[in-house]
Amino acid sequence: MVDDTARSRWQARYEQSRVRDADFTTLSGMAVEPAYGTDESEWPGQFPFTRGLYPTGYRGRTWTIRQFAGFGNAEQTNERYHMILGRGGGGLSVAFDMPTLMGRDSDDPKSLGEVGHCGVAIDSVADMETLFRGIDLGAVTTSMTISGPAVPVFCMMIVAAERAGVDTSTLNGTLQTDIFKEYIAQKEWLFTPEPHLRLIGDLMEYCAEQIPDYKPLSVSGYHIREAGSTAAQELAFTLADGFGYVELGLSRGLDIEKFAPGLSFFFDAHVDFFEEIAKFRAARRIWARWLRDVYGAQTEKAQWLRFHTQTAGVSLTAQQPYNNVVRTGIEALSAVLGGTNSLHTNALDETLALPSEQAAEIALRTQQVIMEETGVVNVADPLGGSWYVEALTDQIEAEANAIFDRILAMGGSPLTHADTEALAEATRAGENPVTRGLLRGIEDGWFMSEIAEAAFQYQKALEKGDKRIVGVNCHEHSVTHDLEIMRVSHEVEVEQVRLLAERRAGRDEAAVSAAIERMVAVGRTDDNMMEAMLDACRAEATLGEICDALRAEWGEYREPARF
Ligand SMILES: C[C@H](C(=O)O)C(=O)SCCNC(=O)CCNC(=O)[C@H](O)C(C)(C)COP(=O)(O)OP(=O)(O)OC[C@H]1O[C@@H](n2cnc3c(N)ncnc32)[C@H](O)[C@@H]1OP(=O)(O)O
Repeated sequence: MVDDTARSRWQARYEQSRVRDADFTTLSGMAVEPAYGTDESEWPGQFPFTRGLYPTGYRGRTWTIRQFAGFGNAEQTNERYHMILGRGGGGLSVAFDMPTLMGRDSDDPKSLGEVGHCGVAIDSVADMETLFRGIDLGAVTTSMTISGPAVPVFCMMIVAAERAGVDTSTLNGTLQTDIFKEYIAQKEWLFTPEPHLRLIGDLMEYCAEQIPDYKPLSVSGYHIREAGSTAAQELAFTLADGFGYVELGLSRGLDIEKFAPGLSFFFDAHVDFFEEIAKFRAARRIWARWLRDVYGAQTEKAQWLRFHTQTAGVSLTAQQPYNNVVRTGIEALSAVLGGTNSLHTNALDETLALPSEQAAEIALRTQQVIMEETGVVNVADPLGGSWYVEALTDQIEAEANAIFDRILAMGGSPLTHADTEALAEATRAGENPVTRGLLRGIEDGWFMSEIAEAAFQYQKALEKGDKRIVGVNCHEHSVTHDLEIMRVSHEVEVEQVRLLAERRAGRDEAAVSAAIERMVAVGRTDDNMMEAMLDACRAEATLGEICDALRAEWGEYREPARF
């Protein structure tokens, strides 16, 4: 008789998979299985991937240690990247300063006092070249956290890679680009949704065709959660944003098998250990079901939800800041038990300033302790089958489904999440039911007020003492001394402005103007803008010049006032 159970199917795939050459016994030397379950339970690597994407879990490959970093100028940040890679970081993650995030040059009057403070200042390709000096962009995966001006910043990275002699079709990494969450939570947009979505469509098309391993979107719940949402809101708003990008790709005629693997995710790991694990597990299975059943994705890679996690910045306290190491360790463990693909652990001083080198190293080592010492990498989805975790996974999924139904209703759709066939039909007919709900919710300020209400309820619970934070509303007495915190000198701004002027003086102004004009002209057609934007970057146009030209063309978005 052929043994055809879920367990045996998993076993067969496990045996065909590559497993790391490592010791997978417990600390005391006990042998453990790569995964546990019953004959017919879902196993790791099986649809809908609640238990993880791979039959091997972390035995195949551990998560990427990807520490978000950037400060001062490109030179200083480049040094930090060499430190991170030198001490075992697995990938890079660029934090930009506020002017860059808003598409402004360092010498823009609006940038005054902000240059290099919350991240690195990037004005042009020359800065990108410095940022990645000595780092092989063809070998290291690089994430860039930027959404409003994501596309021109990405073009600058491509040109920097070209100049370094890298075959750009092999670039691998992630660009955040998630404009929906900007309107919902983070507020770093440039234009109204329509031109942003057009640019994102151009980017998705370009990546799917030219740079297939690159992930042009990191659909982000992190900022939604940090703004005060509940775990279920974070999950549902983020996945709905993801569905919006799927509708965008499909409405542009792109092949879902090619573009869906480029949609990656980014979640928060807050301090409620089990709730977070349940959230990550639910995320994978909701996404896989919608991708297969509503959007018609056939291959596993197109059904997979791959995600990066960052421990919760908002859970860190200025009071007794060393306790933040403990919080971060627990949060990181929840991300790992939830099967994260990539992880950032916050530094203990991040509630006060950008991390000092010492704090950044402790944050990195926190991940390494979990990875190397605790044995949690030995068994895939070790909490699968726990009565509590499974029930919580179902519960958070049900809450998310209720939120999807509200979003669909806001967009005027009579359908619910359960009407899979009809949703598929509406999508094929180009009705974009989720996107319509998203845009209406943004316009009406619905997402913001839902988040604000959740934040308010939590704050009330804190003030009543129902929810407790050590050092803040309980156990307040402490002998902890103040931390030495990192400060970025004003000299950085002065020098960056000087450098920018020098670079402007050395370029061919006529070529810059012509390239920008051509980019704007392409923007008036339905053609893809990527090549024209790449040419503007090759001509040394600055980020501010590119974005200003587009602002002049498309106008700026102003959020409707709400009371
Ligand atoms: C708060 C702050 C702010 O706003 O200020 C921010 O936003 S910070 C935001 C910072 N954001 C980020 O850093 C985003 C980071 N995101 C990413 O790195 C990506 O999007 C990611 C989540 C998909 C992770 O990508 P990654 O390259 O690190 O890791 P992957 O999971 O893709 O794994 C790399 C390769 O190994 C393969 N692989 C992995 N595990 C296994 C396994 N067990 N068996 C076989 N193969 C495996 C994968 O399929 C992939 O290959 P193949 O490619 O062939 O399939």
